Amino acid sequence: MADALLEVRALSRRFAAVDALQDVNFSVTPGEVHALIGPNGAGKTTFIHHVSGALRPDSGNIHFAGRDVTRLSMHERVRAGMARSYQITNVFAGQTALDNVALAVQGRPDAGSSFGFWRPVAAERRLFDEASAFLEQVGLGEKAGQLAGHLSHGEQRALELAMALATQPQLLLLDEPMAGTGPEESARMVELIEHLARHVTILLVEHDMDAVFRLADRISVLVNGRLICTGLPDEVRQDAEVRRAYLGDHL
Ligand SMILES: Nc1ncnc2c1ncn2[C@@H]1O[C@H](COP(=O)(O)OP(=O)(O)OP(=O)(O)O)[C@@H](O)[C@H]1O
Repeated sequence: MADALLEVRALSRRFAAVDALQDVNFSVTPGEVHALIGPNGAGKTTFIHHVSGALRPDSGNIHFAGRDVTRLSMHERVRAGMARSYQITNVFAGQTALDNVALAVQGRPDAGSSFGFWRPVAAERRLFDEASAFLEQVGLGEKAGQLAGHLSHGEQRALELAMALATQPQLLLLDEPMAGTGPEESARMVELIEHLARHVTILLVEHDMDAVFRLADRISVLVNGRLICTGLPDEVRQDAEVRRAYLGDHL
């Protein structure tokens, strides 16, 4: 197996009386879609918060692209090549779709100086051309001029993905991308993630098991803060403990 892009070792985190994560060992290899599943309250979001840098662990460490990032801020992790899309859509509603993505492109270290009075026109054009290309990639090319707040929920989720892609991540953290979407929007989102997976490694947290089993190369199962299984989709589907703790209700 290739060297891991993300390697989480012995990660533990306690909130008051709750052991939200207990000695979790987890890895994502380059090029894969690795889904993290488990019942409500299992610790999935807490785990993603630790990977993205929103929370610090009580113990354990996180290596990303060969570097110990355990103590790095979210911002530093984005710069190191991680991008995250959130459970709740996180776009600037009063800006156009294109401006939202342009801001994300512009936040990248290689994107040059900030928006400003003296920014050369050519640089500005490059910025918006690049932002347009990311919108096209998520199927929102024709919505570039619309205010983000006027897009449908599914379109806003796609916009958020374009913003994540604009940071040119090595690893995309997707926290319940299907949440709140109807069947048609979900189907579109699955296709979109399939398309993105050709270009970027993905860690996916999702409750929609049809989507998970369609998208994932490997699946890990978290129950009560403990990782009880990691394997290929068929292995996970057959695992007796997984069926008992979670999948039994979903299959
Ligand atoms: N900031 C916090 N303070 C106290 N307890 C917390 C905090 N964040 C999470 N928890 C607890 O940690 C456990 C794991 O929660 P978490 O939200 O990570 O689960 P989850 O698997 O993402 O659930 P869901 O699928 O419902 O989103 C739960 O018992 C939750 O109540």
